Amino acid sequence: MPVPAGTRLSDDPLDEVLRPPPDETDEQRQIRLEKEAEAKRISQAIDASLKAERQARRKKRIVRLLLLGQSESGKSTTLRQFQRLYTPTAFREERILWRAVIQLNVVRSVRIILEALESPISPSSSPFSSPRSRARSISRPPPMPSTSQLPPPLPNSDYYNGQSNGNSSQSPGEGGVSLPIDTSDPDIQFGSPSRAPQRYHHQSSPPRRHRQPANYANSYASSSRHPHYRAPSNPESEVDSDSDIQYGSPRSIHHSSSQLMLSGHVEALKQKLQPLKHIEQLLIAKLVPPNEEEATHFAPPSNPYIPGVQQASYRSQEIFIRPGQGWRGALSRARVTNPGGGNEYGGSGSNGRPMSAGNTGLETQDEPQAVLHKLKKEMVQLWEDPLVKEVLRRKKIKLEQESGFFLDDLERVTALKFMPSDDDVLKARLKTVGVSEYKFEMEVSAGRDSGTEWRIVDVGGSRSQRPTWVPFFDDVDAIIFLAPISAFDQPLSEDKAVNRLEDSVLLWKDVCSNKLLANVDLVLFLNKCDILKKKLEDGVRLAKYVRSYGDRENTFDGVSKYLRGKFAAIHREYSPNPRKFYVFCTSVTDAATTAGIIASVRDMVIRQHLKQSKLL
Ligand SMILES: Nc1nc2c(ncn2[C@@H]2O[C@H](COP(=O)(O)OP(=O)(O)OP(=O)(O)O)[C@@H](O)[C@H]2O)c(=O)[nH]1
Ligand SMILES: [Mg+2]
Repeated sequence: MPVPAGTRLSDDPLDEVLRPPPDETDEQRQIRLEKEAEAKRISQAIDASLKAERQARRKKRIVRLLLLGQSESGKSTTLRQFQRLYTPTAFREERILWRAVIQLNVVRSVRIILEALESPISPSSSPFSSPRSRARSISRPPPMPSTSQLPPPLPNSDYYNGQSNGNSSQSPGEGGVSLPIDTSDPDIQFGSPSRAPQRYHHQSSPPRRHRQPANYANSYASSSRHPHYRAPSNPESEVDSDSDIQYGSPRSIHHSSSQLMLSGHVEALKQKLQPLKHIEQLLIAKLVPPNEEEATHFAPPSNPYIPGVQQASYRSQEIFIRPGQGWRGALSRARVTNPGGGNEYGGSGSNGRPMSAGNTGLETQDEPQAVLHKLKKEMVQLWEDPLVKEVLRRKKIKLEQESGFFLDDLERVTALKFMPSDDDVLKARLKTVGVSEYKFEMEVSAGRDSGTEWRIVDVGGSRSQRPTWVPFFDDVDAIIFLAPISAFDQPLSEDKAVNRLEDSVLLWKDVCSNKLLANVDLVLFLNKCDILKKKLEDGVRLAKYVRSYGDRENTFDGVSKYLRGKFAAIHREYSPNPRKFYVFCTSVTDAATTAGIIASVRDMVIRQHLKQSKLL
C-alpha cells in the first residue's frame, strides 16, 4: 500500500496512531501539514520562552540550591545555618518562634519516657532487627569511563571530579575530617559479619548501564525492602538478660529477670506529669494557623482492637509542618514587610516576614511555658531517676542521641523568660512535609555574591515525600545531599525493616544516577559526625551492621574514611557525566564548624553559577 507523503516509517508504536488515513485527500493533507507546522511553531516558542526565562534568571543572578536526604538527615538544620549566617537579623528575630517547637520537643521526650514506663521490658525490644539475619549487598555497577580533568580542590573539602583517583588533596576542614579516601569499590554489604556472605541485587538499584531513563519517583516506591528479608529472631539481642545486676537507687527499683517494677516514687512522677498531654495538644493547636489546613498532626494510630495489628507507638509518630507561612505566621502576632528580600516559604507570593517583635513573646502569657516551668522538678527527677535510665537502656532508647533533645537543659529551657539561643534553634526538631523554597539576599554581602538572590529548596525527606522532589530538579545550580552516617544502627522510622544508612546509600545512588541532575554539581554532607563519634566511643560496632566493614578498626577515623570512600565510589560509578563533587564530614548543629563549610559551599555555588551564565 502506498504511504502518504509526510509520514515516516518506524518502530515507534505512536506512529501507528498518528499515521494519516490511507485515503487522505490533498485538501486534508494540506490541513494536516498546516496543523503540524503550527504545533511545531508553538513548541519552539515555548522552548524559546523557557530559555529566555532561564537566561533572564541567570542575568538577575538567582542561585538555586537543593537540599536532599532522608528524614532527620539535617536538611532543615542546614537551611537554618544558611539563615543564621547570611540573614542574621531575620534569624534572630525568629528565634522566639522556635520556643514553641522546643516546648514540643521537651514534651515529646518526656512522653517517650512515660510510654517506655507503661509497658514491661521484653527481651525482644531491640529497635532494629538483628543484623545477623540480614546480609545484603548493593551490587557493584560497571565502571565509568575516566576523565583526566581535575580542577583545584575546594577549601575544607575533599574534591572529586567524576573520576577522582582518590588521592585528591586533603585539607582538614573546620568541621570536616581529612582522610585518605578508600576508592576501591562502591559495594557496601549490610548485615552481620558472622553470617555467610550473600550478595543480593537490590531492587531499586540495578547496575547503571541497564537502567531505564530515570523515573525518580518510582525508583523509591520499591526501595529497600528485600523480598528475602524476614523479621529476625534476635540471637544477639542487646537487651540484657542478666537478672542479678543492682540498678541505681534502691528506693525506686525492684527488678526481675524480664521486668522492672516501678516504685511508688516513679508512679507518682508519672501522675504529676500527665498535664503534659494537654500541653502537647495546646502546642499543636498553636502551631496550626487558624483557617488553614491542618499543618501539624500525628499520624493516626492503627486500631488496637484489630487482632494482629499493633497500635502505633507514640514514639513512632512525629508532628510535622507543611510549607507555607503556616506555623510561623500562627505564632507571630506582627507581620512586617522586609524590603531586603525576607523569607518566603512555599511560594506563597508574599514578601511578608513574620516577626515576633523582639522580646514581646517573652512578656505575653504562655501557658505551655508556665506548665513546663511548674513541672520542671518532676521532669528533672524523671530523667535522672536510675530506674528510668535502666528502663530506657534496656529498651535501647537513647534520647540524648535523638532529634530535639533538651532534657539536659531543662533548667534553662523551662525558665519563664526562656529565649532560644542560636544553638537551640539548630537543635530543635520539626519534621518537614512538602517542599519549601526559601528566598533571600545575603544581609552579609560576600564579595562577588552581593546582589545575588538565593533560593534554597528544603524538602521533606521521608519516603512518602520523595516523589514530590522531582519538579524541583529543573534549573538547580547545586545539590547538598545529607547522609547522617551516625544512623548505621537505626531503622527508618517509616519502615522499621530498613536500615537508615542503607536507605541513605540507595538514595545517594538514585540522586547520582538521575539524568535530570546529570549536570548538577553535588555536595555531600556526611552528617551527624558528633553522634557517630559518640556511638563508636560507646562501643557500638559498625561491622555489626555493615558486614563489608570487616575487622577494620572501629574508630571515627576508620569509619568515616570507609564511608567517605564508598559514597565517593558510588558517585563516580553512577554519575551519567563527570561533574564536580565535594564531600564534607559535618555536624550541622555545630555553628562554629559548619560556618566554614557553608562558606565554601557558597563560594563554589557562586563560581559554578557564574561559569554557567557565561556558557549561556
Ligand atoms: N547532634 C546532631 N544533631 C543533628 C545534626 N544535624 C541535624 N541534627 C538534628 O537532627 C534533627 C533532624 O534534623 P532536620 O534538619 O529537621 O532533618 P530534615 O532532614 O530536615 O528532616 P525532614 O524534615 O524529616 O526531612 C534536628 O533536631 C537537628 O537538630 C548533627 O550533625 N548532629
Ligand atoms: Mg526538614
